[in-house]
This record gives sequence, C-alpha cells and structure tokens, in this order.
Amino acid sequence: MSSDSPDGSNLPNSDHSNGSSKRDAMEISPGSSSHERDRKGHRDHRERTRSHSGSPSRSYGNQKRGGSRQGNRGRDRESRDSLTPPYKTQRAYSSPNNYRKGGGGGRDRGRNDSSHRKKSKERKRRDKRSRSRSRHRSPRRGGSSKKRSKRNSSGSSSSDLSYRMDTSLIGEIKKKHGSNITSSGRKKKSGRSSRKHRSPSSSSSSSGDMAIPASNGMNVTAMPPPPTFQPPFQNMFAQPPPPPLPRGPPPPPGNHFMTPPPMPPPTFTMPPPPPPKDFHFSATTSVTHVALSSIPPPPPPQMVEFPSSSRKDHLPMPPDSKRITSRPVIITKRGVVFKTPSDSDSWYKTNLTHYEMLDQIGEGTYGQVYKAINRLTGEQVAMKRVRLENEKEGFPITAIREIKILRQLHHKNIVRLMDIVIDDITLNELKQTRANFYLVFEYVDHDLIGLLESKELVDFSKEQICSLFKQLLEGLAYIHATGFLHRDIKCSNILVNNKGELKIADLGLARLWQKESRLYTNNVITLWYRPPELLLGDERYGTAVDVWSAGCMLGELFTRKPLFNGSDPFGQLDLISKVCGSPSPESWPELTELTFWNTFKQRRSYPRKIREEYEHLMPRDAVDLLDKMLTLNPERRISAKDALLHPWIRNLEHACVQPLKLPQHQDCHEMWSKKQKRLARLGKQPERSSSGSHGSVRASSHPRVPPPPPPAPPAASNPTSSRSNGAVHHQQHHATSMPPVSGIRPLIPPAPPTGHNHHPVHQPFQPVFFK
Ligand SMILES: Nc1ncnc2c1ncn2[C@@H]1O[C@H](COP(=O)(O)OP(=O)(O)OP(=O)(O)O)[C@@H](O)[C@H]1O
Repeated sequence: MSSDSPDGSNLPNSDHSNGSSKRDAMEISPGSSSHERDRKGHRDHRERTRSHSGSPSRSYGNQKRGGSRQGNRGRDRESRDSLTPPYKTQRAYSSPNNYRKGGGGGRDRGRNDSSHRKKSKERKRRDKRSRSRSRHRSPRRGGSSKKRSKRNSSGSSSSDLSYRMDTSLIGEIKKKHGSNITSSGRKKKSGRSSRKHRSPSSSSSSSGDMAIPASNGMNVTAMPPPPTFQPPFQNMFAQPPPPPLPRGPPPPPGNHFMTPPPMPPPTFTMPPPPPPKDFHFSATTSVTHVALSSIPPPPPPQMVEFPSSSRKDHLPMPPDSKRITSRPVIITKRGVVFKTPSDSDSWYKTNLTHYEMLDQIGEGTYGQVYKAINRLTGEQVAMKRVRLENEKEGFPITAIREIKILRQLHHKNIVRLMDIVIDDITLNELKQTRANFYLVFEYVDHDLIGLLESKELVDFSKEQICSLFKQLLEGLAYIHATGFLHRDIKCSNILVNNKGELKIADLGLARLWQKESRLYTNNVITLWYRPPELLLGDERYGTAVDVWSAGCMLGELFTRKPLFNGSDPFGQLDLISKVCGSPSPESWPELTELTFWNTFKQRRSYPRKIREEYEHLMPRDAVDLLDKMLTLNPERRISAKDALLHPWIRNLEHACVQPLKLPQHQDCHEMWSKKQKRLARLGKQPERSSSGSHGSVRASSHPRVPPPPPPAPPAASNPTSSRSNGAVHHQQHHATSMPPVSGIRPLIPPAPPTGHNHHPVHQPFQPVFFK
C-alpha cells in the first residue's frame, strides 16, 4: 500500500508525506487553511474532491453500511468526481493563490528598496509608452475593465473564449480591438472580428514586440498571406499616425548614451492576414492553446454496452407488439448512455408482463427485491427494482455498475443476473414517465442472515460451516482474480439455496480495482464488517477489505452474532481493538499515514486475543484462519486465494459434507427475519406458515400492478391449507400479484418439482396466455 509506493510523483498523493490522511484532514476540516490546500497541486485537489466521502460526519452517521443510501451517495460521488471539470478546480484553487501573490507583491512594493524603486520607475515609463501607443490604436476604448469584460462577454462564442482568456495579454488585445470595431460602426462580427484583432502585428506591437507562440510551436506571424483580405481594423490604420518624435542634433561620436538615436516613425508592416476562414482556424488553434491549454473539453457521452455476439437476435414476438420489449437506452444526466443487451438468448425477450410478482423479499438501497415467477418458464426469480423516481441523476450508477460487473462474472458462487426488464408501459408512457427497471436474478431461497437468525429452523455443523465458507472464499477469490472488489460482503448479501449452494449477491458497491491506480471512497462496507483501514480513513485499499468482511462472517457463522457490532466507526474500532489488539505502527507501519490515526491513537491499547476469545467456539484450524483473516495490517492479511489453501479449508470435500437441512417451507431472508423479530417484540406469534411469504406485494411499492382480484377460496379438500403450505401460498401469491394476462399463446409448463425444490407445486401450474 502506501508504504510500498515509491516516492515518485506519479502517484497522486506522493508529493506529501502523509498520503491521503492529510488530504482528507484538509478536506474534512472546514477550517483547514487554504494556504495548505494551495500548496498541493490541482491534481491533488481533484483527488481530494473524489475522496471527500471520507468525511467522518458522513461516514460516521451511517450505521448500517457505507452502501446504504448514504453509501449510494458515496458511490455516486466516486463516479461523479471523474467528471469534475478540471478547469473549475483550477479556477477555484488558483485564484486565491494568485490573489495572495498579488497581496504579497503589494507589501513588497511598500518597502523602501532602491532597486525596487528603480524597477517601478521603469515599469511606469513602460506603461506610459504602451498607453500612448494603444491610444493610437484604439482611441475609443475606454471605461473600466469591468465594462470591457462585459462588452466582451456579449453572447458570442468568442466572447466565451475571451472570458476565459481575460488574464492573458491576447485577451486584452482582443477586447480592445473588438470594442474598436463595434464603435466604428462596422457590422459586429463578434467572434471572428475579435479574433482577427489578435493578429500577429497587433499582438506584438501592443505587447511590446512580443510574438505569441502558437500551440504547435509556430508563430502566428508566419500565417500564409491571403490575397484579398481587408483587415477589419483598417480604420485604425486610417487614423493619422502619431507625430514623429523631434529629431535632435546628430550625436557626437561615442556618446550614444547621452542622446538617444532618433526613433523611426511607427510603421505597421503587418503581413496581410489570411482569409477569414483560415485565420479563424489558425488564430483559434494557437490562441486557444495559449490560454486554454489546461481546459480539456467536456468528455463526450460515454457508451456503455454489453458484450454482444455478432449473431442477430431473432426474438420471439412480444406478447403485445405495442409494448416495449426492445432494448431500452438509458441516458443519465451525466451523459452515460447505457444500452441493455440485445443479443443473448435469454436477454430482453421479456417485459414485466412475463413475470408474476409474488412477495417482497428484500429492501435494497435503490429499490425493493421481489420474488417472482417467470410466466414463460415457471422459473422462480428475484427481481430487484431500480427505483428511478427519486433519482436526480437518471439511472443509478450503482445499478449500472452491478449490471456491468455481473455480466462479466460467471461463477457458481456468484448470483446470476438473468435479465433486465422494464415496466409494462407503452413508448409514449415511457417518454412521459419514469419507468421502473428490474434486474432479474436467479432466485436463491435464503440469505445467511435469515438462516443465522432463525436458530430453531437451521443448525449448522462445523463441516457445513466449513463448506459454506469455502464456497464464499471460492466466489471471493474469483471476484478478486477478475480484478474487482465486492466492498459489501456481509451475511445478508450471501445467499444460500436449498441445495446448500452459496451465492454472493449485491454487487452494487463492487468496482474494478487496480493496485495503486487511484483513490477509492472509504465509505463502503457495512460498519460491522468494515476493516480497520477503512475505519481509519484509508482510500488506497485493496482486496484485503473483502477478506476482513469475510473473516467477520466466519466468526459469525459459529457464534451466530456479529463479531463487532459498533455503532460508529471509532466505537467499531474500539470493539475490534478489544479482540484483535490495538493497531500500532510497529505491526502496521502505514498506519501513521491514515487520516484518522492521530485522532484514534490516544485511545486505550488492548492486546490481541482472538484465539482466547474463539477457540472454545470454533475448531482450532478455523480459529487460525480467523486470526489470519482478521489481521489488522491489510498488507499482512491473508488473501482469499491463500485462505483456500489453509488446512481447515483445503482438506474439505464438499461432497463429503452432510447436506444442509434448510427449512423447505420457509425462505429465510433478512427482511423476513426482521419481521419475525418485530413480531416477537410485539409479543405476537411469529409467522411460520407460508413458505417464503415475507409479505404481500404492496400496491404502493408497485404502483403499476393492477388491484388484485378477490382471493380464490381455499381448497377445502386440502388438509394442509390451514397451515398455508406451498399450494395455498401459491394461491396467496396469485391473490396479491398481477393477474395473469389472458391470451392465446400457452406458456411453457414449469419444470416438475424436484427433491431440492423447496416450493413443491401441489397444484398444476396454471397456464398463462398471452394475446
Ligand atoms: N437473487 C436473490 N434471491 C433471493 N433473494 C435475494 C436475491 N437478491 C437479493 N435478495 C434479497 O434481497 C435483499 C436485498 O438485496 P440486495 O442486497 O441485492 O439489495 P441492495 O439494494 O443492494 O440492498 P443493500 O442496500 O442492503 O445492499 C438481500 O438481503 C436478500 O435477502
């Protein structure tokens, strides 16, 4: 990490010893002196702009996770900052500096310094001379500089240019001649004429014989002479030339210093300027470069497209051809054009009518997660709704990231993204309203938090825990090997199906990671799973952050409660220190570079006692792995890949492990688990009846779902109906979800229930017809 980084200046923060920490301290502290800020270059400032989510007030207020709503902002910020116009940054930071410089100069001038006096006299003389010259050139120029700049900023493209260049000499010349032309009654050619006045000779004459170098190293005076061009400042030349200076008597030989040689009358031997078009081009090129070299143009809209095969996709006709089933293009306010995939066999053949919403099973950062059934295949899916109504910036960047990354990850231990669907609306409706998008995932029966919290339903053996954890490490090692960080490993994002297969979900905070390439926001990962380096403000972290979170999960799988459940980052650090020992520069030298180290270090110091704490709860090997995963120094923390080689994991054969006994009649997700706790708190009977029913789809949360039809009468003959088995549950689903679309095309019947399917379909699947 930062200690490894060379002192070379190619690293953004390598120019100051404290790395990111100081930068952040400055960023965070409103009172940090601007002088300090100015010492850092613009580049540094840009980095700071990116990383300001390290603010304790933001980060510490969020007790759930960096990736909840606040974290979402953090994520957005991280992406937004790359679009920060550099020239803004430059302005903001250069001007105070310049101002101060000017102030300093004023003070210096006040000194009684003879050389200084000489200089100032010299300067005055020069000013006087140049004023008299310019009076000849632009007699009508007058008024304050304020007025001038106002005149110059009058609506043309060149005005804009001149505004940016107003500190340059060229800008001055342009303003001067621009006003001259206007006042002389010629037709005002704002852009071009003013540029024309930045002609070589005028520039050079007014600037004290200074030639303006062009961007390509050429001098503007070397421009090709056009035959017919009449410079618009002919009038200026028509004015009577200044009276010739009186000639003195011829100087005596050898006394040239006493009597200056006679000055020749001013001559305007300007080469004829090129034709307007060429001149326009040349002048713009050269002068723009002089003044605007550091202002890159705004980036063009970026096209994000999924990998597509060359094969044309012959999709079956949508159920209603008026409905939108073609690829939606999502244009965010930041100019990101996002195309949904067009090519794969399964992608984008469907719209929302193809899915039957069942229950809400989760509440996420940017929308709800529903359990649904694909009407075409009968397959269960999880649909994550991307809420757009509150999004000021268009399609949430987190969702875009999740889609982009999941499209690149194909692993048995990572949840599969199957489709993206849009609300069932017409194109006209889409134009008028903001559609909802749904990410369609393979459905996974449980999440780990749901399982861990339903103690009476699920019991894990040590081998089963090892098997689950090995799968987690396999998925994580794959994510890291493909160059991504997950940044939100926690129990509720780890899904387990009834076959005992583990799937890592929620890649909304994930991002591509390159070692030492840039700074990342440290406002990620749910607090309880957040590693010490992030808690101390590190922004140059790596894959070790996910390993820490996984280590927390390992302990939690055995203890069934979170290892460190702090309520704020320093509280969290305290809890970590009590078990893992206080962080110290002896074992973690880079610690001193972290933003909050100085604030935190005064606290009490604790010895490390992981083994003592957990050896009675976990197998010895498991404790050893836990110890390695919860190493404070991220550089010394074991990697996911190496953890797979740890004796406790390496020797496990999944096939030899007793299959998990998971509740077949109940899907255990975090949301369900919370509901159970709430009911228990209220002294009510916890819900045990419906299989996987976490609550009905709320009309408010899904406004386009038509009101449900009256519930079907329960099957009297079914003895299990009162216990709300799968069949009844299924009927309940129908009662609360979208009614089937009537039509003529029969759907593919669902796959027959297998032994692993915890949702036995007791009733024949009700075929759904499309028009
Ligand atoms: N494919 C799936 N199958 C079953 N349940 C799922 C699936 N994906 C998500 N869930 C459930 O929905 C919950 C929220 O999903 P997820 O974490 O992906 O959403 P999110 O918007 O990123 O939420 P958060 O802000 O908590 O990260 C999960 O905890 C899980 O219980």
